[in-house]
Amino acid sequence: MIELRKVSKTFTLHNQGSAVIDVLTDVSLSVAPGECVALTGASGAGKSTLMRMIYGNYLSQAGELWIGDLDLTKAEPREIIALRRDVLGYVSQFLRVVPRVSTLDVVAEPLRAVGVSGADAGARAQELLHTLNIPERLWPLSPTTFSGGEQQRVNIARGFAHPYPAILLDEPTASLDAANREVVLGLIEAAKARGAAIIGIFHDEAARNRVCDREIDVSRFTTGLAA
Ligand SMILES: Nc1ncnc2c1ncn2[C@@H]1O[C@H](COP(=O)(O)OP(=O)(O)OP(=O)(O)O)[C@@H](O)[C@H]1O
Repeated sequence: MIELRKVSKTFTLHNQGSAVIDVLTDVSLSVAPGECVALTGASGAGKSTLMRMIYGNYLSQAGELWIGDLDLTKAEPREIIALRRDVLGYVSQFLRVVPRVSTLDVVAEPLRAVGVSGADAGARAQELLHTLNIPERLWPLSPTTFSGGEQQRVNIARGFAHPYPAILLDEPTASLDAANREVVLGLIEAAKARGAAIIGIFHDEAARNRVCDREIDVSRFTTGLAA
């Protein structure tokens, strides 16, 4: 489902004499449907950079990066937008809040974007908000003023609303209490059981050991940058 063949990324620092930093060289990996793979490696190894490449934020300078039947190294922007709507989900650590949109609509929006009716999308959003212990009185409000943990749970509800075939997770259990951490691990296990291919960064080692089938140490693709 996710396949990288000799993908590389360098950054050129134009404001520092055009210094070139090779962050990732010849990354090859694949993740099958139903599998969860953890990216590991020291701080600065390139985990976030690799996730951003797989999400299509950074273009690989070489190789091929397949998500389903789309090679992101050659894709048009409109194809990447369609991929993110239909195929590739991304749960970042922080919610990017749109002012004045209710929590219920924030969570239901990815479902409406793929053509699910307003009623069905709303029902699924309610179910997820219940599961993630967001009190009902908060559902009509914008999550702008929510606590860090509440915002993260709204973000997770949104990320799991549509059953994406491929999912990227960036620290999905950071800043959650034990009960909510458990809920999130259950959502990840359910996504695997329905066949999602998942790549995640988990500093929470116990969470990683529980939901991940394999670990890939990103420092093996770096040229001596990491500590
Ligand atoms: N936009 C950028 N411009 C220049 N260098 C960058 C850029 N983004 C990342 N880097 C460099 O690439 C390297 C990898 O960074 P990255 O954030 O991917 O590491 P990480 O493994 O996710 O680290 P952490 O666990 O601390 O989040 C670092 O040395 C970083 O300074």
